[in-house]
This record gives sequence, C-alpha cells and structure tokens, in this order.
Amino acid sequence: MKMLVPGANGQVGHALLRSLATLGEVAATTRSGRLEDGTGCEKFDLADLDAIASLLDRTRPDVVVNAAAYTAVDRAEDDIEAAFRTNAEGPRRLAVECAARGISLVHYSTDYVFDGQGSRPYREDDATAPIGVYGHSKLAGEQAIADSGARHLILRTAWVYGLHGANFLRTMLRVGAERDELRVVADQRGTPTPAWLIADATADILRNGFPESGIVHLVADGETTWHGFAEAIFDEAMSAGLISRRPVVTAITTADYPTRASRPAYSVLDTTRLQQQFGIEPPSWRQALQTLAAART
Ligand SMILES: NC(=O)C1=CN([C@@H]2O[C@H](COP(=O)(O)OP(=O)(O)OC[C@H]3O[C@@H](n4cnc5c(N)ncnc54)[C@H](OP(=O)(O)O)[C@@H]3O)[C@@H](O)[C@H]2O)C=CC1
Ligand SMILES: Cc1cn([C@H]2C[C@H](O)[C@@H](COP(=O)(O)OP(=O)(O)O[C@H]3O[C@@H](C)C(=O)[C@@H](O)[C@H]3O)O2)c(=O)[nH]c1=O
Ligand SMILES: [Mg+2]
Repeated sequence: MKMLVPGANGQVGHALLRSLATLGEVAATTRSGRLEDGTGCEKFDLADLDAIASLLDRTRPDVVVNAAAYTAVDRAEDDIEAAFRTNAEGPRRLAVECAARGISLVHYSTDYVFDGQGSRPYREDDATAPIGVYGHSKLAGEQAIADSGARHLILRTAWVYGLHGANFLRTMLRVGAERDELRVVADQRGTPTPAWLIADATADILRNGFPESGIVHLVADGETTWHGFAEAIFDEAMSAGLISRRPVVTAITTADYPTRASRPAYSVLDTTRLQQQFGIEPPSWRQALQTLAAART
C-alpha cells in the first residue's frame, strides 16, 4: 500500500510517518518541501487548490492520510479566509480529486465542531454547532469530504499534544520553567490525546483494509480540564526527572483568561464506535501521558 501524508511536519503528521511505515510505502509532503530533519520531500500547500490533482498524479497513492490543517484557534478568528481555505476548500478539492482516482482519504477533525453545551460524551452523530472560526472551518471540511464521493474516514480527535510541535504540554513546560505560578482554566473539559496514539490507531485501522466511510471519534479515555492536564504534566515531568522545580498551577475560569476565540466548555468525545468497529481500546489520558514522559527519560 502506498500512502501520502500531507502535513508531515505537524504533530500528527510527524507521528504518522513512523506508525504508517509498518504498512507500506509512505510519501510525505510539507509546505517547505523539507521534513524537520532536513530530508527533502514533496512540496505541497493544501490551500493551493490547483496543485492537488498534479500532486496525486505524481505520487499515485492508494490512500491519502491528511494531517495538514490550519490549527491556530485564536488566529483563525481574524484570518477566516485562510482557515477555510486550508481546512475546508483544500480538503474538499483533495477529496474530489481522490474520488476521481479511486484513492481513499483519511482526514482528522476536532472536538471543536461541538458547542460544548452537552453533559455526556459526544457521539459521532450528535449535532454539531461550532462556536469559533476554526471549528466552523473544520466542520465545513468534514461535510465537503462526506459529500465528495471519496471513500473516506474522518477521525475526530482533541487536545493533541506530544514532544514534537506546538502544543499545550510544551507550552506548559516552557512557561513553567520561566515562572513560579501559572494560571490555567479549570472550566473547560476534554481529553488530552497524544499524537502517537492517533497515529498508531490510524495505522491499526488501515492494517485491516480501508473501512466503511464515516466519522469515528479517536481520543484517549477519560476527561479532565486544562488545569487538570497542566497539573498532571508537572507531576509527570517531576517524577520523570525532566524538571527540578514545580510551578504552582492556579485554577481560574475562562472569564479570567480572555482569548480571541471562544472554546467549548465540554468537548469529551465518546469512543464506543472506535472500540466496537475497530477493537481499539484507548488508554486513559493519564496513562498515555506517562508513556510520553517515560519515552523522554
Ligand atoms: N492540535 C490539536 O489539538 C488538534 C488537532 N486536530 C486535527 O488534527 C490534525 C493534525 O493536527 P496537528 O498535527 O495537531 O496540527 P499541527 O499544527 O501540529 O500541524 C499542522 C500541519 O499542517 C501544516 N499546514 C498548515 N497549513 C497548511 C497548508 N495550507 N498546506 C499544507 N500544510 C499546511 C503545518 O505546516 P507548517 O509546519 O508549514 O506550518 C503543520 O505542519 C488537524 O486536522 C487538526 O485540525 C484535532 C483536534 C485537536
Ligand atoms: C497557555 C495557557 C492557556 N490557557 C488556556 C487557554 C485555552 O482555554 C486552553 C488551552 O489552550 P491552547 O491554546 O493550547 O488550546 P487550543 O489551541 O484551543 O487547543 C485546541 O487546538 C485545536 C487545534 C483543537 O482542535 C482542540 O482540540 C484543542 O486542542 O488553556 C490557560 O488557561 N493558561 C495558560 O497559561
Ligand atoms: Mg505549524
């Protein structure tokens, strides 16, 4: 099987290069034409709609695993056109061109397609109602792919972190090294999910052949708040010996931490479909975090 991975320098893309390698040949694309280790790869910008068909004709994959996205949640509020181009129009054209060539498409979406007013984990067919531009653009991407006629799998994930790339864990470790106290919101609930878990689950799914088209939620098990996640990050970093001083992490409310974009108050995703359809039982978010701290030591 030949796989093409746009967005290979992102958190998920980077992890996918390793996880998918066990399944066959993997070709990466990035906007710069280079991977982070300096190796050359295909140069491709998902917002350049007319470049999509020629990329597919040049590389001829069986499956595209699209990890490229506009993920700057606050910036998207003032950069609506760019967010929609990368998260909706690019995926739309990608899916249409995949359909025309019999190529299957794996794509990632987000818990931010929900408004966060729910009180039990969201299922795949629960009503979506994004409250920010990023969520709107990702939902438009989902819908365009579903309408494209391409064989597709949309994996909705959340709160992605890892040792690679820009994410909350790395922000906490950086800021925690500079300050004695951090203030973190304790009224937004969700599930931190490491990039390796998303990549491994994607490979596990594809190993058994491309599934029936649809949406599947893919997150670690359990739930916490950003404040709970921050506390756990410092606990793990202390016991793994990554840091020698633990900052105080003060719980605050969303109102105490104004941001450009609104974020859902509750965006836990139900993974029953992942477990029943694919036999994948995700580890608890806390266990998954421990794995990462261990890998670093
Ligand atoms: N991060 C998170 O918390 C979550 C992410 N997701 C989804 O998971 C997927 C992967 O996200 P993640 O790995 O975390 O994201 P990252 O921000 O780590 O990586 C995204 C990658 O996409 C690339 N990219 C951005 N714009 C374009 C473009 N126009 N053309 C080509 N490449 C582009 C970036 O390239 P460059 O390095 O050049 O900027 C970057 O390497 C996305 O679909 C995202 O929406 C879902 C839920 C949570
Ligand atoms: C850095 C920091 C953030 N926060 C808050 C802001 C926000 O509500 C929350 C998380 O901040 P972030 O900027 O990391 O979160 P954000 O960029 O909204 O993360 C989201 O990214 C997109 C791509 C997704 O798809 C989502 O699943 C989610 O992971 O923590 C604090 O309270 N204190 C702090 O010191
Ligand atoms: Mg980036």
